[in-house]
Amino acid sequence: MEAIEMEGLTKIYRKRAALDNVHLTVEQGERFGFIGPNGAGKSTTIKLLLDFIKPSKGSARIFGLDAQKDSESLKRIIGYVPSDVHYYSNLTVEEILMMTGKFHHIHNIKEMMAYYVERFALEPKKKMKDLSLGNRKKVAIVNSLIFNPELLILDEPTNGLDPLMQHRLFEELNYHNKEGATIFISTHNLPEVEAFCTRTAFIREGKIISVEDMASGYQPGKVVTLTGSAIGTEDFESKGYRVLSRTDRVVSLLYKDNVNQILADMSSLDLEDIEIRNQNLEEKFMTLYGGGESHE
Ligand SMILES: Nc1ncnc2c1ncn2[C@@H]1O[C@H](COP(=O)(O)OP(=O)(O)OP(=O)(O)O)[C@@H](O)[C@H]1O
Repeated sequence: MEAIEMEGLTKIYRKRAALDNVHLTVEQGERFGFIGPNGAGKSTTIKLLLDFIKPSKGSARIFGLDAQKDSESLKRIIGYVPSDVHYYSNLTVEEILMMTGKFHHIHNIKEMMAYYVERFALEPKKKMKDLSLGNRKKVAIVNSLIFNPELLILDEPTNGLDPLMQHRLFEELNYHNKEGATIFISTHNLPEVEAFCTRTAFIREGKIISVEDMASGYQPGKVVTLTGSAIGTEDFESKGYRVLSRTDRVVSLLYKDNVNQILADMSSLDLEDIEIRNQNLEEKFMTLYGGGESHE
């Protein structure tokens, strides 16, 4: 079954499309990454899924229900971590979690709360207004996990978290995913997407420009790094290489996944060293978003 189905989802602000005719499906049980530069449309997509804003065109379905018309029912099964956490500032952490317990009829809320307070080192008696950005984020994370949602939508969840808490978050996400929860995670942190997600969509200027299957071996290309005293002016572009960076002695290139061809092309050069490795997600991101050649 599809957890999320976007059909021509479009949001226009002042004649400009923040989201432009997006068709995207996330299957139940997936760990789905959503990546794009600032202003690409990630938060807009999430706000549309949660019915915080209305689409200009198109629609979204979540577990077969309409994201707009059925949003009240959907609130019961979606855990959401906003990018900026603005809960009632005068309530304590404990009061917020108790409210969530009541809304979701969690019979063992005290027990669940004790578990998560310990896991995420929360201070239950503190008021939200007295918490730092990272601590507010942790409250939102716990608030989204505590009722075992069927779908978790996380907007920049690791922003503000220290490395230990980031690790805890992914442990918890793994657990919930194994229990059947679908995870939709929007982030700028590429290594965490690479390590965690089964598929990843890249969005730019409101359009999905690529969806990568991370689970079935992610090998979009080879990065070739050459070291040599006379390679700085060599013409690699005419052979189909993309120059990622270039100095007098070190050139970094991107080429398709064909090691034999790379070795043949480089055999006539006077090299001190050559490294050939798979392109990682960060480099993929940079090439998709136009981070091309740099002359450091
Ligand atoms: N309420 C609004 N009114 C006008 N324009 C808006 C509004 N909300 C978002 N936009 C515009 O829509 C585009 C997409 O914004 P969005 O917040 O979805 O991007 P994002 O990918 O989440 O970015 P970031 O990574 O910086 O959070 C941007 O150009 C933004 O300026």
